[in-house]
Amino acid sequence: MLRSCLARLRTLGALRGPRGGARPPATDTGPALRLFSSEEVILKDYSVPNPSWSKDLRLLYDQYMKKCEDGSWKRLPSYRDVAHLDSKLIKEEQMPQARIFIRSYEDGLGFEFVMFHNDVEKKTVCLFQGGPYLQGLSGWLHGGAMATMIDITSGMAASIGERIVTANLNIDFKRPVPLYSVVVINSQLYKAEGRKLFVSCDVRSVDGKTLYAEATSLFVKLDPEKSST
Ligand SMILES: CC/C=C\C/C=C\C/C=C\CCCCCCCC(=O)SCCNC(=O)CCNC(=O)[C@H](O)C(C)(C)COP(=O)(O)OP(=O)(O)OC[C@H]1O[C@@H](n2cnc3c(N)ncnc32)[C@H](O)[C@@H]1OP(=O)(O)O
Repeated sequence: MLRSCLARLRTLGALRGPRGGARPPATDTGPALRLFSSEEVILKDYSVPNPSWSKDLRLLYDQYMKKCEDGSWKRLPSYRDVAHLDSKLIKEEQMPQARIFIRSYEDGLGFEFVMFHNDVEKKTVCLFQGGPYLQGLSGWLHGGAMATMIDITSGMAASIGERIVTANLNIDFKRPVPLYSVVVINSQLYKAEGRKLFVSCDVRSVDGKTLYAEATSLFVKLDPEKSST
């Protein structure tokens, strides 16, 4: 099983390291992702500028990268293939096909985004540009695409690195979001109660003047004693 996953990643050009060829230049994404003790695996990080990024997205990215310089904020890397590697829920032969769906589009066509996290303030900000394949009503972003980004951004504010699921997500859509535009998704963990994590979120235009959506959500840490199937 391990071998087939590694073979798939090599095909995708995602592997680097001892057996995978030259290592890419160091980035701000922290240490290499070490998934297996015998081999260092570095997956491609998609949370960096590409030619499809608009001027607005690049400017905001630069602003947040500046905030990262004193260590208070961190850019969160984002991968396409990492989630399925340890899954026992799907068959081995299905694994090579599994992808994190928001990273399944070619550059610029779907979800272009980068997230930044402030651990002290328990905040996560997502800079999001919705591409043409996310269209709902003509010229506008589909609400489900917006809901997806709210969910994931809020999940990151709730917890990074822990196994959590969304138990509840309430969204008020205030204004439609034009396709191709950049929005800023601000989320904050405001209460933690046992396994329950409560997050608030809003989505605004780049200048902050237009409020597109407001949301609250509840995430629950998975209980290792309970089966999730
Ligand atoms: C796309 C990105 C992917 C990967 C990136 C990789 C890593 C990133 C890492 C983190 C970022 C996370 C981002 C997450 C975004 C994506 C999340 C999802 O899509 S998850 C899929 C959708 N959600 C589900 O499928 C959840 C299904 N539900 C369940 O599994 C269970 O119901 C539960 C929520 C786990 C709860 O079941 P349990 O048996 O474990 O506990 P309970 O005793 O029932 O509840 C505990 C506690 O919570 C309260 N509660 C539960 N549900 C609700 C609810 N809907 N509303 C209000 N309260 C709820 C319940 O009352 C209990 O409260 P208490 O009695 O006070 O303890």
